Amino acid sequence: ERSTRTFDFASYHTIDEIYDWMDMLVDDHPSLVSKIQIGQSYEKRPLYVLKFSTGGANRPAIWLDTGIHSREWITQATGVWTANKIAKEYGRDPSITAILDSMDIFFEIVTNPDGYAFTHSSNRMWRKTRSINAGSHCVGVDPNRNWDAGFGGAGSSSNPCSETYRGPYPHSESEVKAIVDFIRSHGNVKSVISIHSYSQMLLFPYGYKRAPAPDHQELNELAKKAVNDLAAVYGTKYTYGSIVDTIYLADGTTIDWAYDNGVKYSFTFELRDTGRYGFLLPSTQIIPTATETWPALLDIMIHVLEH
Ligand SMILES: CS(=N)(=N)C[C@@H](Cc1ccccc1)C(=O)O
Ligand SMILES: [Zn+2]
Repeated sequence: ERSTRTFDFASYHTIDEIYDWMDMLVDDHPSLVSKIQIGQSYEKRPLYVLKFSTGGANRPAIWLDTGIHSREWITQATGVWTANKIAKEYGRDPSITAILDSMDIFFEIVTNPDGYAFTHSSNRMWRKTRSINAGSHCVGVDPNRNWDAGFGGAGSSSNPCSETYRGPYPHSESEVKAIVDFIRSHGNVKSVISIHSYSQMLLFPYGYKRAPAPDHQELNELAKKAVNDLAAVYGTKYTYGSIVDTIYLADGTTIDWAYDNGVKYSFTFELRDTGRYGFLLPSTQIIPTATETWPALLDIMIHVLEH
């Protein structure tokens, strides 16, 4: 019967193939992995989150998301590989075993399902949600400008036709609101890692203001260690720092909202590459990208465990 052992991690997959794989992962690791639904998309697709837990009740948790920008296909593919790695290595790798013996991991792989389906059916370069904007013929909101963190500033657009359209109000997008509600109701999330592509960067707050975060020093040191361990695998070079210092002013973003809501260890990865292929990264780079990112993710999760 089909199992995760026959799944092709070296190819890009449709939303249905990924959702089927999620059920295989749960079937293959019934005492560790479960699938929860945190809401539904604008077009009524389920928003599934994989929960990795070895017990307890409401343990300290780490939130991971990929694919919030639907065209960043390397991130959903890296998410699938990484979720499988977490399940496979529990009980073998001492780091992930220690992490899961004390904390839970929540992993949303297809965070923008409507956009992802649209990149397969109609427009490979679609980034935003697929919500209808009243009074405009332009569709969608940038789900990485819609969060209630510096919302409506110069690091986003009020134009529905813009790729960085912030939406009519904070958390207007059901895909964003579902995560907000989940993290608020959980109440014990210690880290949010939101994975994007491309640029090869490891970013931390703030994006909506130039002032350094109170925890800038600690986050910067951790980012430095993580990018060094990433580079040690194949030599892939990342830059790192606060969003505004490292890439540009951006408001209403996932990790600024998380940080301002008490989630100290909030990071965004911008995975491969630096522009040669961009969003159209060849599938041959899926496993190398996921493999090099794994030690960096472990560095962050171990730091959370130890602090
Ligand atoms: C190429 S991209 N769209 N992934 C770049 C991404 C940079 C960013 C990440 C996190 C927080 C703020 C800003 C964005 O503009 O949303
Ligand atoms: Zn992105």
